[in-house]
Amino acid sequence: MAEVVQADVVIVDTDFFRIAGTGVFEHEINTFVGSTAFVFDYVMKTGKQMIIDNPGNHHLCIACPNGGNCYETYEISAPILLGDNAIGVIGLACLNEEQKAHIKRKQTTYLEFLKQIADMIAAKAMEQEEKERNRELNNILREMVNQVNQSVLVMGEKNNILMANKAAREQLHLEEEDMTEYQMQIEPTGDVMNHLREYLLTVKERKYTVMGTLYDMQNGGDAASSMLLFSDINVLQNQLYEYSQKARAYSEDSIIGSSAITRDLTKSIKKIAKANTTVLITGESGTGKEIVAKSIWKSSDRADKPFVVINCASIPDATMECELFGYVAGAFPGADPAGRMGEFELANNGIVFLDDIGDLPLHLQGKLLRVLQEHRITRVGSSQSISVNIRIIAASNRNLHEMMEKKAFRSDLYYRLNVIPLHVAPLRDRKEEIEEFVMYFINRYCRLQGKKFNYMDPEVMRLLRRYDWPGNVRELQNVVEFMVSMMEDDGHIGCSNLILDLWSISTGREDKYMHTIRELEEKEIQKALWIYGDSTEGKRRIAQKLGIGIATLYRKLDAYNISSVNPAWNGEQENGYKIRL
Ligand SMILES: Nc1ncnc2c1ncn2[C@@H]1O[C@H](COP(=O)(O)OP(=O)(O)OP(=O)(O)O)[C@@H](O)[C@H]1O
Repeated sequence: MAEVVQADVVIVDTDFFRIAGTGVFEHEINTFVGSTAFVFDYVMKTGKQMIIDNPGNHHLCIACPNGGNCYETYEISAPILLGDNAIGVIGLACLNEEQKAHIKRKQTTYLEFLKQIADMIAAKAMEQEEKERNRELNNILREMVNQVNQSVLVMGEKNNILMANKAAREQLHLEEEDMTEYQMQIEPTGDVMNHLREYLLTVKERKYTVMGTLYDMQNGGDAASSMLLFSDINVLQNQLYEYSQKARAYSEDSIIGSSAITRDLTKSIKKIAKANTTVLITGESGTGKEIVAKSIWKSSDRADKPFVVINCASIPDATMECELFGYVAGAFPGADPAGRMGEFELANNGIVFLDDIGDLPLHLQGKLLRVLQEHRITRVGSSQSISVNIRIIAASNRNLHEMMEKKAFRSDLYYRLNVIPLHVAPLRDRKEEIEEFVMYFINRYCRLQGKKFNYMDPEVMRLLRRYDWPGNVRELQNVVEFMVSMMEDDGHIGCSNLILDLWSISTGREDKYMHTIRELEEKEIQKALWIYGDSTEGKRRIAQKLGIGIATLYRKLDAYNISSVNPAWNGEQENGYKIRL
């Protein structure tokens, strides 16, 4: 520029450091010139161009130490403006009369020229600032991306990896050092589920199925062409499974019962748990088939993997295929546009418990058979089949043999399921377990309802044992839940706490368990003594509880020859059970 204009050029920044200079100013680059830069200061503050015809004698030069003795003969300067702010000043300085005459002659042209150069510098500065800001943003972004759990891949135009965060590197087994040399192929499989698209990633001849979102970054500048946010399909399946399990209701999972039948069953469970084969559990409704299936899962090698329960009787035929196999976005009109993962996929690597398998529609029986044979499923609306690693445990309270004869159940599926048959006996065939169950459920419901159990009339247990329990353990559980709900604060359970139905069924036909009023009275007094004690205060409370006066109570104690608490009440009674926690 200096050569073109035949004068020296100088540039200062806002701190009055000379950042560029030619001729005599060249040796003073990067030095502070604030003590003599009065004109530049003025230009910087006003944002206006300035022509100084008489340097040293101009009124701006009065305070300058070189005032009256300036070596410059002529000077024009222009602000370098970034928006409204001056970020520096550029000036042309003449050092002799010849230069002065030359510049003066084309003053307007040089002023315009200076302005354009100032604009150019400003544009460059802006660009630089932008780049620095971008670099900073990039660093922050990189830092953030490394912190997130989701995998992030940034790809270049030639499918080269520009960046992969820690999660992505771990998932795709990439080394950080040489990662950028890898080529990555990203192919959509066409399936969209749970708002995510499925992709097949190929890197270093390894293939990964992932679900995620691919963003086009063509306009993002630099070399980045796309960014993929993804999760490995197995990780996603686990997350969705965990999520769906949170909503599942409370369920007890240890097997109670010490009868020979149940002991044999638990032995068989231990034996077959580790095998990877299909199990078919038969037994009446409410006998505990689901608890058996859970117990197999807990003792199996898949204990830390999903256990997904599908009740074939409770899912409508029309939606069952979608429930089991999932569906992709756009699979059918009216479907959730996000698509949804099915239970078989959620259970991947774990166990699927197909309860009430007899209710599985025929067309799905064929598809289930395929899952068992090929270990592959096809999502509804998808054109690809995907591999799943699941163990199936099925259960039925229906007679599958009869169903096969009537062609309502496929025999090939039956034999495929029935590799290990287990039978859960009805409660009436293991009545010796009733007391155990009663105590177990009393404990459970007292805990749940925040109550304290104290005592149960022996008659109650006798009735429970005599009943046939068509609804099996589930029915018994409900009866006990009701008894605990009806229990008063004194923690006493009597026949009045029983569900009426049970009471009438058990007592309607016999009078074997009838008592005389006298017997009942004596028993109630014995019981009350045991509950409240035989102190004076205890007796006062007994009289109150039995609804008699204290004198009457003493008279009756005398009549029945009862003087204190009978320790025998703590054990089994002659005709029934005494239960205490
Ligand atoms: N041996 C057992 N130990 C503890 N609880 C049990 C036992 N058997 C059954 N139960 C309880 O009884 C209830 C019914 O059991 P479960 O649901 O396993 O029966 P099921 O045979 O699968 O019934 P369905 O055929 O109607 O599905 C459950 O709440 C379960 O916790």
